[in-house]
Amino acid sequence: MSILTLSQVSKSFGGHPVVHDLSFSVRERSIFGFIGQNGAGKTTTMKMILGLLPADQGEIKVNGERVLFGQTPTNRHIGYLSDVPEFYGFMTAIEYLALCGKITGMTPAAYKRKSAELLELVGLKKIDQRIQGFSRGMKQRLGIAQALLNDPLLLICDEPTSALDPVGRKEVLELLLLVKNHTTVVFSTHILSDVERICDELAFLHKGRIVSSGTLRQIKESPQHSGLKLELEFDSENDRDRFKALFPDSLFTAPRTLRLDQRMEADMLDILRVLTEHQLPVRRIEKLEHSLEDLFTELVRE
Ligand SMILES: Nc1ncnc2c1ncn2[C@@H]1O[C@H](COP(=O)(O)OP(=O)(O)OP(=O)(O)O)[C@@H](O)[C@H]1O
Repeated sequence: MSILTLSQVSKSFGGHPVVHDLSFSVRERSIFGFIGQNGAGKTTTMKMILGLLPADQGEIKVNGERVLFGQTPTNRHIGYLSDVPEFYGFMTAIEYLALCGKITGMTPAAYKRKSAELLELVGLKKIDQRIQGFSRGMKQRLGIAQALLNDPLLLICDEPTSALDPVGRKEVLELLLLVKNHTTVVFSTHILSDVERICDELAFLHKGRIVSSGTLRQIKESPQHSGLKLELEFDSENDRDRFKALFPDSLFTAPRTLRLDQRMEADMLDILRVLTEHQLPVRRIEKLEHSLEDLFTELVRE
């Protein structure tokens, strides 16, 4: 079942379209990556999902219920994490979660039990220092605990790793993988390696439109990106240059390595024939898989 569905959602600011005819759905207990460059419309879309901005057209549903602008009841199903969450620095993590529990009307027994469980999950159970001494990664993990306090069906994270160092990023990504066991996760990002690491499905947003979506495999195998990439490694720079003269469109990727883009399967045989005819020894010839970064670069160039 889909936990979040957007159907033909559009939004303009001052007559300038920012999100256009957006439709996608997110499966229960999956991690959905919402990818786009700065200004693509990710935050605007998330704000509409949270009822903080009205959509001009279309419909958004969370757990089958329509999202309304303003105090939308659908937010009871949602936990939200921003890129740089704010806390009261003088509190400890347990005190802060207790405060959040009280504000949201949980009983002391319920927030104590849930806080202990969540601090264990995010790896902060034994930390009794004040939040002001936390690293950014620790703050992000506390932000996830806070967002999960009310057992939401959906966790929405806006660029959750963009302000973190590689260690902090890895910790947060591993945590999101754990969270997926009981909560669906939607996260926006422009860090494509994060998406490759943890997402089940993804959508590329470009200038307010979805230009590609599906599982990583579906996207990589879509006819849009069917061209092959071939990489050849030579024994010497001289051999490399001889090949380059025969295939001027080949690109340097390392001192003795060249890459050919947008090739067909049949080109491989052609290349092997040329190598034999010109007695050009190769150390390695390889079909490369498109990285998400290649696909994204290709999509935003179109
Ligand atoms: N309240 C607003 N009024 C006018 N224009 C806005 C408003 N909010 C966003 N925009 C514009 O809408 C476009 C999309 O912005 P949005 O913040 O949704 O992009 P984003 O994909 O989240 O980018 P980033 O990664 O930079 O946050 C941008 O051109 C932005 O300037």
